[in-house]
Amino acid sequence: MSDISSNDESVAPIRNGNLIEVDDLSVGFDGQWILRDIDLKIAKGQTLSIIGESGCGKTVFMKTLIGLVKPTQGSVKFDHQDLAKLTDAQLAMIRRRIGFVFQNAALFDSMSIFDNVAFPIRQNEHDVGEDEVCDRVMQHLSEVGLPTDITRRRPAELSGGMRKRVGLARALILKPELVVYDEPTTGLDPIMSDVINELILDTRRRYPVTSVVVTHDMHTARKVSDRVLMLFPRRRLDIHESQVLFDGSPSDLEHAEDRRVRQFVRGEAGDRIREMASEAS
Ligand SMILES: Nc1ncnc2c1ncn2[C@@H]1O[C@H](COP(=O)(O)OP(=O)(O)OP(=O)(O)O)[C@@H](O)[C@H]1O
Repeated sequence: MSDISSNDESVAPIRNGNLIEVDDLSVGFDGQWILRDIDLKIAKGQTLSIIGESGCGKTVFMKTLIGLVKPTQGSVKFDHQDLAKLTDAQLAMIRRRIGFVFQNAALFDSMSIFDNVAFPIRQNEHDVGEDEVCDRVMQHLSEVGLPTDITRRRPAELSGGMRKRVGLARALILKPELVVYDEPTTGLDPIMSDVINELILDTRRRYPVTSVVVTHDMHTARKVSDRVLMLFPRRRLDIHESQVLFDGSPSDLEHAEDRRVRQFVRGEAGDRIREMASEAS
């Protein structure tokens, strides 16, 4: 599955190889497996969405991919480097190559919009002068469709959609090789959600970034992804079943062989109400 290329011919060409390689990954907390025996390769330039019901382990998986959670078993390699074997300094170098778009935008409330977007440059590129910082901040704000006259405002003075776009501008300002989006459209109206989807696509058109999108929003998963991965809660699977219920293109989702995948993408509860009642008892 790792060689699926982008579904859009206008995008920047993909470099060869995989950016991320997950081998036999298991993660457990307090004696309970959340992720079990997962293998995955993410090709450079690919946009992968991770879907699945609440609690199935999407966030834990995403954090494991970027070294924020350590595997209990197995390994995660970023550009051939095993994250668990790196020193803190080496891990910090890898993180410079990753942009994060957090669910709540995670802006610094006490800083202006300008300083928020400039923050990664000032932290990581000490020899860059203020004129260049200013040019790059303005360019990135305009790329996400924000007027440059908001730069002196504080995050609290902006709408949720504007804050998300500031978060996106900040995540992209170092031109990361990997961008991780955590629920990028949650809490936004349908139009603003689609603005964010378009910005994810625009970013990929501009340069061959690799993207991982954790989302509940099927419209986002269908629109922005080359590839969709659906996880299922480990505790509800039979022992020999794979936790990855689906791994393929968005267009194949509707016709997935597994009933649980079809129910999820169509938003059908199926037997879940009865199952939840028996889980609780
Ligand atoms: N640090 C931790 N310690 C213990 N348990 C954890 C930890 N992090 C996550 N979990 C558990 O792992 C499970 C999966 O959590 P995760 O946040 O990955 O789910 P999710 O699929 O992202 O859910 P949602 O869609 O609701 O955000 C949950 O049962 C959660 O309580």
